[in-house]
Amino acid sequence: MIRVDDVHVAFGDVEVLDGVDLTVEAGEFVGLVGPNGAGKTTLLRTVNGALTPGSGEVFVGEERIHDLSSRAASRRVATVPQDTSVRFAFDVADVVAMGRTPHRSRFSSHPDRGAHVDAALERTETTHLRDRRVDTLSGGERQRVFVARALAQDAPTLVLDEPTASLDVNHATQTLALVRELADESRAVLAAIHDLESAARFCDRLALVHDGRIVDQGEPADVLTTEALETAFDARGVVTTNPVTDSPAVTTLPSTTGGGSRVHVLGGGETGASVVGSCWAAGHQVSAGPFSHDDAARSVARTLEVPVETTPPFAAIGRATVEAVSEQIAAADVTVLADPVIDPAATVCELADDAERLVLVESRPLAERNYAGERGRERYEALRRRASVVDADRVPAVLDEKPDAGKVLADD
Ligand SMILES: Nc1ncnc2c1ncn2[C@@H]1O[C@H](COP(=O)(O)OP(=O)(O)OP(=O)(O)O)[C@@H](O)[C@H]1O
Repeated sequence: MIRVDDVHVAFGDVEVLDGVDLTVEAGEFVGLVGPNGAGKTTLLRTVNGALTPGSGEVFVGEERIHDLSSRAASRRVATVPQDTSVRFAFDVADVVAMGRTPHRSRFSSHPDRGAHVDAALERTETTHLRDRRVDTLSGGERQRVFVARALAQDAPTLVLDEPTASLDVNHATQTLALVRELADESRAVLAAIHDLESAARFCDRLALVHDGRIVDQGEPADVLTTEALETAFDARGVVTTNPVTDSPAVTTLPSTTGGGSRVHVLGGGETGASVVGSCWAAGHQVSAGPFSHDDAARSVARTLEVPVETTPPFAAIGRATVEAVSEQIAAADVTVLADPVIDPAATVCELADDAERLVLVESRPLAERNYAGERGRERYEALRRRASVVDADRVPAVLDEKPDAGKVLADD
């Protein structure tokens, strides 16, 4: 078990940890996430005893880590450092055997290359590297060897600083799955992990570090939010749920110089969903609907926390919904009618009629559309004459242009 109580660490005048409290129970895998320079490495180095805090205490099990000799501390905490570069020419098996040093008699001069070392090599899939010189390995191979060394150390507490930073996608997953197993075998595990999705998938809890403080901690889905991306990482993005792992999926977007228009998206389905998503990603202020409950566009709008009007299944669009959408359209700079699949003479067309500036997206030929007789056709074509007709992927750019500059008439 690790317990960090009100820890402060400063380098010179600069306070790098500012009152950190954190507990990791035996059997628990806690991920430290946060932007560069937040203080994650400093916290891990305080937990393993390498750094002494200016104030506050760190307990590992029942003991204060800073009261222990380095040998005794190493029997309790094994570390996988961030920097695994080596300036020595040992064989891999010798490096892993160094993990046994705190358990060896002081008088033994031979490295212990016994069962612990073999098991550690096997679990980290590095047995085939055992006779290679460690300074000839790739960064990823070396990182796995350092995990093996920590494993050979057989300590009840494990501290890892970016254990997957150099690993390919397969080895990163295998390594985190192994760390998860080590926690399940009753170790207390604390790891700094930059890959937020992996951290969320494998850790029991996340602690979000920002400016030397733990600003949030808890279950991954509660800590990883769109708001956390913004406040801690200064990143634009969205957190959804990965349908395969059922854990948070994080999409971050580059900051944008465009955007800023107010846009209402009418017409749902895949096209509406893509227009809602791309306008949002481009930095426009989006509202959307009316969409039915099971519409893909509604689901995207809700994920992005975009205001969306919803109609109940198999029901006509109610009066209150029409009024709400009319208000959104009146407030919008541009209304996008995305691939209307419903009868264009109906309410959606009437709503589009009121738009000051209208953009139409048509992903299917007009001939395949369902018109409500001749009147419907006329009505839709009247809308079309005053609209810009563009491909779905051009909509965000057209919104940045002056009215009419993006007018591209379809050729059908
Ligand atoms: N020995 C040191 N002397 C002076 N400043 C230091 C020292 N070690 C770390 N710092 C500073 O402390 C702050 C926290 O560093 P730390 O390495 O703990 O951050 P981190 O969250 O692990 O970052 P990263 O994600 O980039 O690895 C940084 O501003 C860093 O420059």
